[in-house]
Amino acid sequence: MLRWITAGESHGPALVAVLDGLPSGVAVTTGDVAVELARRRLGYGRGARMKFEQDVVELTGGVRHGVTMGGPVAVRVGNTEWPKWEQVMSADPVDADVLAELARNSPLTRPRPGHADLAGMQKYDVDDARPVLERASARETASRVALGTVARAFLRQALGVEIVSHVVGIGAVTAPAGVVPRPADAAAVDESPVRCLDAAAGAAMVEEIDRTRKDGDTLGGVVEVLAYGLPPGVGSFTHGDRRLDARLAAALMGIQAIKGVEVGDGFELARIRGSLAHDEIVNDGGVLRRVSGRSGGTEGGMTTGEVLRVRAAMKPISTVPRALRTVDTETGEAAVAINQRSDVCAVPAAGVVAEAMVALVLAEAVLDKFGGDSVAETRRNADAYAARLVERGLTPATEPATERAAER
Ligand SMILES: Cc1cc2nc3c(=O)[nH]c(=O)nc-3n(C[C@H](O)[C@H](O)[C@H](O)COP(=O)(O)O)c2cc1C
Ligand SMILES: C=C(O[C@@H]1CC(C(=O)O)=C[C@@H](OP(=O)(O)O)[C@H]1O)C(=O)O
Repeated sequence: MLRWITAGESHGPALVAVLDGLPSGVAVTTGDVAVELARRRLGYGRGARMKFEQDVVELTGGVRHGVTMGGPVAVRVGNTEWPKWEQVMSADPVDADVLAELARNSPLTRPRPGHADLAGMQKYDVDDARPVLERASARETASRVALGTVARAFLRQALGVEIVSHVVGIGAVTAPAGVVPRPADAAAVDESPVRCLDAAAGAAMVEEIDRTRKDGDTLGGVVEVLAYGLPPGVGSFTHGDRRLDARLAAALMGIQAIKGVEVGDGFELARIRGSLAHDEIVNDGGVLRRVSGRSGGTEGGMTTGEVLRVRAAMKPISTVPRALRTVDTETGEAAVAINQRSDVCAVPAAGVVAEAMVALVLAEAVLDKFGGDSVAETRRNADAYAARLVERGLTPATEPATERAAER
């Protein structure tokens, strides 16, 4: 069983995260995690905070000399801005006179429509939105990306799986259909300021972000995540909560501001006939291949061996500079919502977070299927399964994503 948990607040000293159940022998370093965290901070449209704040990564458990040992992997992502927040966010009581002097500690009583503020104040019995927004904030996604780095190292080393994402829409600007990155395109995607593979669409997205910022407004968009190199049969049809598509959807919907998930052509499939919607199977020289990839690489809650493809739709950032109407919860009077600095658009970053969530779900499902207390054992089990499929004349068309997969 693979499980994970995160803790920590947006302006706390650090985020912490634990990944339990990963086999031994996975090569991963602090540097690998730092690279992924740096990717998450990028993206045109993010606010000032991304420029001055740094993530300070430390692997505090489960890894020795760059290799996992089989115990829980623990990560700490320190926040260089902590000295400014030490009193406001202190775990221990702070003198009321000291707090009263701190502008930063003024109660936040003008909840933002679209953020967790109001429902959180109602639910947790607090008169200040601070304790709500601190944990609701997508700062928490740094800890998920840290764990996702470890999960994707396992997937790569056990099965040769590679995960890549790209932005397919920002506001009403969309990338052309059918432009899909392969693992070799990952660097090109990251070079785009909006993580869009199509240069013209990327430029239009940048313009749309600029226009929106000028208008004092915010944007959402759509990201697509692809996983190459998965064998068929990961996940299961036998129960709803074993279905890989359901698990992916839950993990992606669990990212702050994600409001919709599509597997493959998702909603489009609902609009067309079955003869056009399904991926026909052909025998291509002994390999069972699909002639299209509309299903997104899952059928019956299992991988088909084709490329996995899922999309997540992000709503616009809720801190809207052109402040939205709200009610001051202290006075009951009409007011404008809290509106300090904020991202205009965080869709490129959400793609990196979505990759991490897909990696965690896939690592969990791969371990369900193949088990293994060491990565070598998982690999042996996966190789034996692949060999058996060949023996049975059911060779899948899994695209080799890395040298490891190509070797087989
Ligand atoms: C990477 C990322 C960055 C975000 N940045 C901001 C931000 O700067 N300001 C903001 O109000 N919301 C931001 N959000 C969105 C809020 O976290 C989100 O609206 C809030 O948690 C409520 O979302 P929910 O209704 O999906 O729970 C960001 C989300 C993500 C994924
Ligand atoms: C700090 C991060 O994202 C934050 C997510 C966030 C939110 O409300 O979700 C609001 C912003 O923070 P603040 O309100 O303090 O300006 C973002 O900067 C991060 O991604 O590391």
